[in-house]
This record gives sequence, structure tokens and C-alpha cells, in this order.
Amino acid sequence: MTTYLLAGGGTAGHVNPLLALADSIRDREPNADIVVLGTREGLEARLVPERGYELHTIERLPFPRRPNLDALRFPLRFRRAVGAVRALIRERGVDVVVGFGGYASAPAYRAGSAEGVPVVIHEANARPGLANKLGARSTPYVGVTFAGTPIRGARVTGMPLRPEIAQLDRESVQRDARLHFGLDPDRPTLLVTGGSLGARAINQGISRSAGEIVEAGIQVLHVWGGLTEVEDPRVDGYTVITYCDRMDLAFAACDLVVSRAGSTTVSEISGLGIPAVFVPYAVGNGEQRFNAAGTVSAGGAILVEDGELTDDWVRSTLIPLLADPPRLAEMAERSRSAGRLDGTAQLLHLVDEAIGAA
Ligand SMILES: CC(=O)N[C@H]1[C@@H](OP(=O)(O)OP(=O)(O)OC[C@H]2O[C@@H](n3ccc(=O)[nH]c3=O)[C@H](O)[C@@H]2O)O[C@H](CO)[C@@H](O)[C@@H]1O
Repeated sequence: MTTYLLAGGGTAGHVNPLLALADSIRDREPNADIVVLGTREGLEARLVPERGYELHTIERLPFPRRPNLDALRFPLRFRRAVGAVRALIRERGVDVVVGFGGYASAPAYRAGSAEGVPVVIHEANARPGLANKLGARSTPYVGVTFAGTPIRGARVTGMPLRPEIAQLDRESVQRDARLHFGLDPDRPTLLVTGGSLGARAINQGISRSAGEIVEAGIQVLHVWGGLTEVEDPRVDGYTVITYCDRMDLAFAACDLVVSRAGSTTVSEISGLGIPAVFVPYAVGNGEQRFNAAGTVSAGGAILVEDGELTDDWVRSTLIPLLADPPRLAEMAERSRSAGRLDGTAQLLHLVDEAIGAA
């Protein structure tokens, strides 16, 4: 029996690829021992146990970015976290560590190397995060989502997508999907999502025009996130939900999506060939713009900045786009050509290779 330690989390963008890999391992080896390492604060604390996996948590340890008290304490805390993961690896007889970036992965990479266990890294974003950049220096088994991601020696595996997404037949479930959210099964449908945490600029920019969109004969499913600064417009035909546990159905329900460009969401949308408007979140290392770049240059999506989400833009671009099925079909085709659905199998292949070489 093989024991897998899967590390990562924070937002769903890091948890969902981890769950996708876990599902494929469980599917192939029902007796495999799968242990997930995360933090108590991340979305993994809910999503991992809900999907039936065992979660171990360590302290959330952001890399110090400026010299303060936390920076002074960091080395000791980090060593302590590495020590805890090394103990877990020995106790459970872990055969491979697979990390997805985020707080829990850095100590896991270090612990795996120290215990002589192969380490596999998956980088979600077109611009890699710090934990993965450092981790990638000590393992040859690195998979990236997008071609051109600057990690030397990395292989393009694509993004591991959960089976309910990778195996989704949007057309055949569209009607039921719309009914699931209480929508009209026959009306053109716009999905709006700000990623797993929600996006204030998108909530504001689109919901401000709720009345006009609905009057144009379009219904909206808006995945709002936990944000409260902007209020639900409460317009009939404009459905607001907080966190969506069935993104597969949300994707099946829509004709077009307005979305942040988190890497997992971009991969899901282009894998499924859904025409999109991407509104990149201008934070961190600016990775979201790059995540969307392939789909945008293929003509499967258009890129819009936060500040461009105005009433005028909705009127002159968004509503006409939804009223133009041939253009949407063309975008869908182009989006699909830029996307892929085999990321889970590709990453599992890399994991097998790492175990085989150990
Ligand atoms: C603010 C922030 O830190 N954003 C980062 C975060 O985004 P975030 O966590 O939003 O990640 P993504 O957009 O990549 O993925 C979100 C995932 O959650 C799912 N989902 C989303 C909303 C919902 O209600 N229900 C649901 O299931 C989506 O289908 C997708 O699988 O991680 C991404 C992947 O590293 C990065 O590219 C983003 O820059």
C-alpha cells in the first residue's frame, strides 16, 4: 500500500487541484493511504474533510517579507513545522510528498527531502509562488499548469481538475443545472464569479447593472463569496449565492462567465470551453493576468480590468455579447482549443514516476 502526503491549501484554488489528485488516487487504489497537510485557517479545513480525506494541520507560516518580530521568530517556527511533518512522514510511512504551494507546502517539501522521500510539486499559476519556487530547487518532479511558467526543468501537466468538472457534459445537464439554482431553464444565462473568496470589484461592477441585464432577457447566477461591502441587488432574475458547492452545475448552467482569473478557475473554464470575460485580480505577483493570457490570445476570452466594469461596458459589450450566440460559439471553440482536461492524469503520472525512481 502506498502512502501519499498531499500538502497545500489556503484558498480553493490550491485545495481543488489537491482534491482532484486525491480522488484519482482513491479511484485507482481504494486502499491507498492519503494524508492531507494544511492549515486550520485555509478553506482546506472545510473542503478536505467534506470530501472524506484525513487532514493534518500545521501553523500558518507566511514567509517574512519585511524585518519585524515575526521575521525573527520565523526560522524557529519553520524548523518546528518541518520537525512535525518529518515525524508525520515517519509515523505514517509516507512514500511521496506532493505539494501544491501555499503555507503548508514549504515545510512539507523540506521535511520530505530531509526524510529521503520523493517530492513532487505542482504550480498552479503562470507566475510561480515563493514556496514552489524555492521547493523546485531540490526536486526534478515539478508540474506546471501553463506552458512558459518560469521554473527550470518543469513539465507542463496542466491543472488537475476534479472529476465532476473534467467529466462534465455541459449540454446534457444544462437544463437540470439551471433548475438546480432555481433559474429559468430556457433563458440565456450569465455566471459571475470572483473565485473562491469573491471579488468586491466584480460584485459591484456587475450587480450595479442588475436591472438592465435582466431587462435585456438575461438571467444571472452570481457567486458572491463571503463579501459584505456590496449588497445583493435583490432583482428578480439576478440570483446571488455565497459559496457554490456545485461549480460543475454553475458551469453547465451558463452561456458566458465573468470571472476572476485564478488559475484553477481559468483552467476549468477553458477546459470546458466556456466563453469568458476575465477580470484579473491585480495583487500578488500579478499572476492572474498571465493565467488568462493563453485563453485570451486564442480568442476564447476577453480581458477587462476592474475599473472597466462600468454601466457603459455592460451596455456596450456584455449584453450584446450574450445576445450573439454565433460569437459565443466561436469563443467557446477557441477557449476549448487553449484548454485541457487531462491535468489530473498527467500529474498522477509524474507522481508515479517519482515513486518509481525512489
Ligand atoms: C485572491 C487570491 O489569492 N487568488 C488566488 C487564488 O484564487 P482562488 O482560490 O479564487 O482560486 P481559483 O480561482 O484558481 O480557483 C477557485 C476554485 O474554487 C472553486 N469555487 C469557487 C467559488 C465557489 O463558490 N465555489 C467553488 O467551488 C472554483 O471552481 C475553482 O476550482 O488561488 C489561485 C490558484 O493558485 C490564484 O491563481 C489566485 O490568484
